[in-house]
Amino acid sequence: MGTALLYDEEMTKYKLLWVDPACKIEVPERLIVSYEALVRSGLSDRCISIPAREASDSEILLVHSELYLEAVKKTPYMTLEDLKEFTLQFGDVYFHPNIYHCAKLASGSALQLVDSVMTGKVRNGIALVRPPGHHSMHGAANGFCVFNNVAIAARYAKQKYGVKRVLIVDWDIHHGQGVQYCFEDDPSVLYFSWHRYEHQNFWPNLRESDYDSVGKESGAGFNINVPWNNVGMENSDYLSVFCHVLLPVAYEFCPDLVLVCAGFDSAIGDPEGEMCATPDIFAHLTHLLMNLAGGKLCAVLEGGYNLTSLAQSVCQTVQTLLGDPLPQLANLRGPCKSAIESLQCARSAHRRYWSFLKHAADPPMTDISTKHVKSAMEEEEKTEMAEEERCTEGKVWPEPPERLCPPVCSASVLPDDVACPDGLKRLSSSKDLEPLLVSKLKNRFRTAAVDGDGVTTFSRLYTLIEKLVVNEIRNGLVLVPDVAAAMMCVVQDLTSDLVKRVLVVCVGKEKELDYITTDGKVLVVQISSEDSEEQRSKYYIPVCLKKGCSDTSGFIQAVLGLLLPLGYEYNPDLVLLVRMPGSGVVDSMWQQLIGLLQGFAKGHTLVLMQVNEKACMGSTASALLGHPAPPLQDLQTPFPEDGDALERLRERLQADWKMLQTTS
Ligand SMILES: NCCCNCCCCCC(=O)CS
Ligand SMILES: [Zn+2]
Repeated sequence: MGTALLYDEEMTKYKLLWVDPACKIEVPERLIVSYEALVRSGLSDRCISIPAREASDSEILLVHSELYLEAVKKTPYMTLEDLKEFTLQFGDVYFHPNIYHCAKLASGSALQLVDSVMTGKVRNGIALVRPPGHHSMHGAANGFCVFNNVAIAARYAKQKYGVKRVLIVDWDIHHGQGVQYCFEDDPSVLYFSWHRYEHQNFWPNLRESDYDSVGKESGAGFNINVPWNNVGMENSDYLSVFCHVLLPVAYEFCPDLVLVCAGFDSAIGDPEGEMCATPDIFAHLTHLLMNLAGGKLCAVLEGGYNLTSLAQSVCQTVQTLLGDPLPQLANLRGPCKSAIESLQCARSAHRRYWSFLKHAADPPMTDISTKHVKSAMEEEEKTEMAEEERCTEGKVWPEPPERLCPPVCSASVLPDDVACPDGLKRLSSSKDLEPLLVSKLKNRFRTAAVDGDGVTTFSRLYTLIEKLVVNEIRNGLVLVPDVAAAMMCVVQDLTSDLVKRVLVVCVGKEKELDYITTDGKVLVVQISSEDSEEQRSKYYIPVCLKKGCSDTSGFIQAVLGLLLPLGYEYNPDLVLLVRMPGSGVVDSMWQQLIGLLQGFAKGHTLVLMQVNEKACMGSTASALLGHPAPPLQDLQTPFPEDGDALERLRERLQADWKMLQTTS
């Protein structure tokens, strides 16, 4: 299934007609450069174009009052003076004779997108719209927004498709207070927003944008605010909040639909956000949401005022929605102090509502909420970031790297008598192994593992790896007689200098992995049921689940809160996923793991499985081919020991691995 793209140039046909410094950045060019970048890059041709439509009155009334709608209806007939007058009653927004028409098209586009996804016409999609929506409220326009496009879409999805749970992720740099007000008492809509806050000193300067606004009444726990109290947040800060706050809750919430308030003023260069996250971060933020709700994801444009980073960020988002390989994110050095405080506050505020956050630490000693008056230290910190550093015009950043699709997506190396799963390309060619390597293999295993066809298997395995690292093949599945032996070979014989770092993810445990480099060329994360003695090195991290890999709750927690942050920091060139026989991992969890691991190494994942486990080749192939993983249904409460052990493991490792930090 494809990716929908909604765009109508009619929505470029309104603009600011008078002088207002607060509004001058919201220009038609925002939409034009975004769409043109998609056209120029060839991405628009790969999308399924869905026409915009006007939202009807009843659809708009799902969120807004009749009084407000009737008032806005009058604006097309207003004189310039009337429009100015009318605008004065709202904040930081402007009206124009054509903005009502465009606002209906913006909301209608979001609804068209929901229809396309919910009817299965497409898997996911994006609506490029203006005016944005997330600041507009029941009876008021605000922050360039007239109708709340995403809030209307959420209510529409519930009403028309009986969607039970909607996750709204707002990665725009402003707090979508309009969305929060809409759903704060509604447990069927989980609203997550991060936003520039600076202890309530940043627009819209609301006390209720802080982390302690967790929702009301039955909606308590279903509103998550992560305030950024400093500017200059980077990729590490964003990924940490996804891994340690949003994703655990999102997986526990298990939404039927994901809506994204896709504002790109959180990207580097934006005059509003003044952040430093690069456009390719949106490739990963999108990817990390794509295995929720069976892949049903609707992104709706909100803000974004630097025309260069906006266009790049939109392209990064669309390319991921289309399933292209992800760019590697280099040198993630962990969240900054302020970000850690914010995520620690958000986690502790929500630990009573979400079992996946149950073991979150207490809030930091320095209470960062608004009650806290800015200290001299913070003032000094701010001046530290010299004025010119903070100005955004001077900001430069590299073009996002090209994300090339390999000619072959998924290859397989299988015994001749095993049928190749649909979609996979069987690799039968193999270069002859150097005799030296053959003898090494033979004398390494005196077992039958490396008899005649065993050598063939290994030579094909090495051929496959070579094709992965040169991006001829994206990922692969290999069936071997003995996975532990095969893993040793791969890890030890990886001579290719194209592979500087290999992330080995071991699911289940047969025996100790006796081969661990300390030079950092290999990072092994082993998830199993057995407690292994103290972890051996920075590069061998055993995670113990009391009830073993069949405990999906514990497993997904370990993946989100430990494996993902580690993987991002380690930034491997190859991921080796080893399924030990008898691991007991649940199929949907296995597919989720493969899906999430695609975020590393440009998707170069090599799955090693034992021949006697060929029954789960089908689901493995499906995940490798990029099909969304099935939702993890009815997750049990994680085992307390496991949750607690994971927290302690993170605390112990965070000295070596900065991305594991969740406490200041
Ligand atoms: N009143 C002092 C100046 C404050 N600037 C207001 C900017 C509103 C931004 C809204 C937006 O970007 C939607 S995503
Ligand atoms: Zn914004």
